[in-house]
Amino acid sequence: MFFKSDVGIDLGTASVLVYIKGQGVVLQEPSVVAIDKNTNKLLAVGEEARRMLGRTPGNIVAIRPLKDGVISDYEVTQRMLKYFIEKASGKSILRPRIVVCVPSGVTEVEKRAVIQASTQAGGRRAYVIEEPIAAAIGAGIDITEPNGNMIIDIGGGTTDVAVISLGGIVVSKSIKVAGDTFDEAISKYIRKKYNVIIGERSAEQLKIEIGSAYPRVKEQSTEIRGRCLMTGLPKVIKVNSTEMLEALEEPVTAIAEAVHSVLENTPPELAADISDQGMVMTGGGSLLNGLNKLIQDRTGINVRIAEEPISCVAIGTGKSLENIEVLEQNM
Ligand SMILES: Nc1ncnc2c1ncn2[C@@H]1O[C@H](COP(=O)(O)OP(=O)(O)OP(=O)(O)O)[C@@H](O)[C@H]1O
Repeated sequence: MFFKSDVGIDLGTASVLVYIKGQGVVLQEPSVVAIDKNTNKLLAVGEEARRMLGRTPGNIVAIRPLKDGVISDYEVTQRMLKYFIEKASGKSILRPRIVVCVPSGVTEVEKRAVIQASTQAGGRRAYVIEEPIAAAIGAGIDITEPNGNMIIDIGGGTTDVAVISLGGIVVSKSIKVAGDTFDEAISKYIRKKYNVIIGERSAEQLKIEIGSAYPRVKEQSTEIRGRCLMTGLPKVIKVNSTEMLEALEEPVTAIAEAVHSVLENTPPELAADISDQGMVMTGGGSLLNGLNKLIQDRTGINVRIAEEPISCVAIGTGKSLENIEVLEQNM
């Protein structure tokens, strides 16, 4: 049976989320694609392709077509997007309107490529919106009011800090420091301190389990497997949250500084609104333990993590369809 609906897509560096009006988030998969280099055939997309990262034979490449908040391989991004739209909507949704939220760094050409991929995948009309706007809507903020709202969206590749009022971005800053940078900082630290190389996924696991941006009340520790640089053999090491605090100091400071600089450039009326209401954090990176406390400490302004930080952008993207006229005006 066919039904009419609208579709919102968060095309992120780390993951793609698809939101269908009336159903919520129906798909959440890593933005990874596995391709056979010889035939250029798409072998796997999403979770299945992610499992292949770092484990592929010569003819197969597992790639992340979005990197550092930009589309680094746009042909593959188009194919991935088409695959996810078809997978999420099946053949059941009749020519949906599609809104895609793209990383803040994408160019006009890339935006057009995204729109084209969405219409090719069956969209009746396709739009793109800016990430901080989608994040704010998803966090339940009424962005149409003449009121200053500060959003700190920490994704995989980029952190976007923006002040929004009357449906538009007043001041913003985007830095290429986010969840992936935390992972890299952890790998670097472990390598330096223990002479052990750990994989991308192990670093992420450490970050999620014991990562810290602010001292924890109770220290946590965990074991991780890697390869010893001295012997070349696998090795298990025990790491604790205080070490993570040290490992993550540089990237978390960079985020706190970005917030500070946006506040400095915010018109006084809007700054007063933000100071009253506090700031809102979205994106998977906002779940790093203690990051909200650190920013709160540095700015003296209350920081709240949105209710569903990871799906916030997708939900906001989907909801933005309700105000499509406003969107069209701002495009
Ligand atoms: N519990 C957690 N603690 C710390 N980090 C987490 C947690 N859960 C997810 N993350 C991190 O969140 C990041 C992904 O966030 P998200 O899905 O919002 O990014 P994205 O929208 O794909 O990226 P971008 O906005 O840069 O395009 C990853 O780096 C992931 O490791």
